[in-house]
Amino acid sequence: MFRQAITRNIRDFSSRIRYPTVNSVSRIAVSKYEQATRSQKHSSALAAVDVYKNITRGVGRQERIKAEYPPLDFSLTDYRGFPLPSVENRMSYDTDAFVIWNMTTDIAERALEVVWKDGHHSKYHFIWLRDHEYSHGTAASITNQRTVDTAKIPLDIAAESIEVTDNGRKVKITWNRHVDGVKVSEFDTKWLRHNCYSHHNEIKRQLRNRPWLWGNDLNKYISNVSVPFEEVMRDDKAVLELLRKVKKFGLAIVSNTPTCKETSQKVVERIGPVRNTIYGGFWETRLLPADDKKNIDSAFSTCALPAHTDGNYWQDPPGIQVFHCLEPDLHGGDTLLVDGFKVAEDLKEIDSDSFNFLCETPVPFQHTDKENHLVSYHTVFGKDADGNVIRFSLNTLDRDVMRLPPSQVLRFYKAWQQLCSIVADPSNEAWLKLMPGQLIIIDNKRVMHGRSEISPRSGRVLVGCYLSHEDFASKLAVLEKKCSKGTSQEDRTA
Ligand SMILES: C[N+](C)(C)CCCC[C@H](N)C(=O)O
Ligand SMILES: O=C(O)CCC(=O)C(=O)O
Repeated sequence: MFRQAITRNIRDFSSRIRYPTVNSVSRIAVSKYEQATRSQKHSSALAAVDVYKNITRGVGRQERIKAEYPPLDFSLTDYRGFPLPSVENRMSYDTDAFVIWNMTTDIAERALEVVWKDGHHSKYHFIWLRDHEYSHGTAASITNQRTVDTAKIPLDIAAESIEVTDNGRKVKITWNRHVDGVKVSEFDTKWLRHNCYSHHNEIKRQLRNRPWLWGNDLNKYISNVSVPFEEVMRDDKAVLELLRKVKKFGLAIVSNTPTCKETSQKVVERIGPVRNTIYGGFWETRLLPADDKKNIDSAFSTCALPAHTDGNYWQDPPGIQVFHCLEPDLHGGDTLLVDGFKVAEDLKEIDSDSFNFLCETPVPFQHTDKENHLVSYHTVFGKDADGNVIRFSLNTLDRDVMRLPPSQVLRFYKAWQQLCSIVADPSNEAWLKLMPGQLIIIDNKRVMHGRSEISPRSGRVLVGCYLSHEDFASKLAVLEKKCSKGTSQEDRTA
């Protein structure tokens, strides 16, 4: 059904294009694929891949090289059977991806145009190349810091001559203008390809890094987001796997973690430094008497907590939250998880006006106790320059007094209610009973957590901490490099 519909859809589309080419049709197929995977319509995604393969099948190398859209290889699948567009997953230094096939100069744009042996096109402006020339400075050192004075580079800098050496693996440029006496610069093709800033490469980057959205189906594949404790402690590759899962799903679980605070802390040390806040560093969440000086949040009471992200009253809310239930409550205290990026997609579809409003309107959040009065503003959705949602912030309990311009008040309430009804929609709520041994790592800039009411006599204890997103991303990057040494992974294009 789906398959026929999508094939028809792509055909209709291409018949409306004046000059349907391999490019335009495959571009449509790829965008249908993206749409289908975003909304997780498996059969539509497969159908789009089929169409894509039909278009590109039989197209000779020459034509492929001319193709504007990069040829994608859908032969890999992820664990759910979704085809993955992944030319670069299997690249090594010797693959076509790093070898220059053809080169021309775009005079009007003062840029070098490269066609790579795998068919990918790149454009590098000469000023950009000169700005990133590292062969004469100390920037090749471990810190990667720059030595080029960008302000001195003439805007009309260009190449007097260009030479490809080392079987297409090095580019040597002789400059028409000499900045700081540098006449010739050499670029490694691997570096060039890694840093290609063409539009298709950006699309490929986004495709590769797109998050996996989930709803109440999370339970079905919880084992896919788990990595055993022993492996995490023993092997950097297991930590890498864990962090990749956090990046893709917004959460991961370390299973079989011994149920003690110190061991939980040891797991965290494998990722990065603990963030110290008003709650301390590595904290404990348990039922506290009302007058206990540590009782500064409803988390320390028995009450149910609706899905929320933590720390919105800070300018930089915690990037990662870790918790491990050492002492469960068998009659309550179940964990609720909701994917904020999925909520964004749903709201965009149902009420795009409200979505846009919540992308633009800063909402105040507060935390007040005897020692602290913290206030900060965040839009519910934060976007990158391409319009992708990259941050989600919401806590209905910690919202501060709204003082919007009067003309926006009704619009705000409509948008907020729409948002809250999506967050609380049972199809988006994943409920789990986290048991001792399951240490959960949550991307607090994407995934909300909450809990059901705790039974008053329970001795439930949760230990945990916050980590920064930067430290998480840094660890991931370092492990990606470290664990791929000597294998093809090292050469994945960025
Ligand atoms: C996790 N720990 C118990 C330390 C703090 C809980 C804070 C929850 C709070 N309402 C917020 O959004 O920040
Ligand atoms: O007690 C729980 O399960 C979660 C508590 C919570 O939401 C929090 O600490 O932010």
